[in-house]
Amino acid sequence: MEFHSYPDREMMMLRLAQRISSELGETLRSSGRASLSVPGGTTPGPVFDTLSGAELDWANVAVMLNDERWVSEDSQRSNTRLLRERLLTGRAAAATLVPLYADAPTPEDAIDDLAEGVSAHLPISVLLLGMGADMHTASLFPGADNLEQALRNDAPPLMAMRANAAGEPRITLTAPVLKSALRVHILITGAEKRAALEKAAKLPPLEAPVACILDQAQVHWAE
Ligand SMILES: O=C(O)[C@H](O)[C@@H](O)[C@H](O)[C@H](O)COP(=O)(O)O
Repeated sequence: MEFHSYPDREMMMLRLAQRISSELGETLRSSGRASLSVPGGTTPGPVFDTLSGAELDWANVAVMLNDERWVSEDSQRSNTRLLRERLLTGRAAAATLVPLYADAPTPEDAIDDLAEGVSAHLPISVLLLGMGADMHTASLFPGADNLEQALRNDAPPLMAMRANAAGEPRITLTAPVLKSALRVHILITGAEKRAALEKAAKLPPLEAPVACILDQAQVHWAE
């Protein structure tokens, strides 16, 4: 793991957006298309605000979430809503959204179709992850019902996940998809998450799911 510490959050968000933009640009130049996977939650909005204005061939970029809460897009908890409002706007409005949500009662009702969409854009060119203070990443929560299976190398690309800490049912990219990404960044803020990350580095993924990806990740942190 490479750890980057920034003087403040604003600087970190800006630099990270520039970094992601240049990595997507490299992939677009060499392959003609690129895929980007990003977290929802409360941290990455400012990265999206800068990235959405990047001069990239967005029409050839596929954007997918790391995970989604099983709520419709009119909910404030919808990560898809955050994506539409903060990332898929401006220049980036030309990108293709790979959905992780469908209007169905449970994740299981839609997962096969959603997984097909995801599989068409693997491996992920640039993966940005968040992390909770409980050491979850994407919706790989400690103690979640399907965690053990989702950490296996032969896991399907997408799995449904339920955990007490998760609130509503979730759908998440699984460990093999995260690990096959070409570039991996983790964005965290504050002392509590920094301590959690240091703890995770010494634990097995079943206890600290973010540990499954740490050895190949660039971690970006600011107070
Ligand atoms: O849907 C989600 O909740 C996310 O994708 C999740 O994995 C997130 O990155 C962490 O929970 C951190 O969330 P915060 O940035 O809100 O602390």
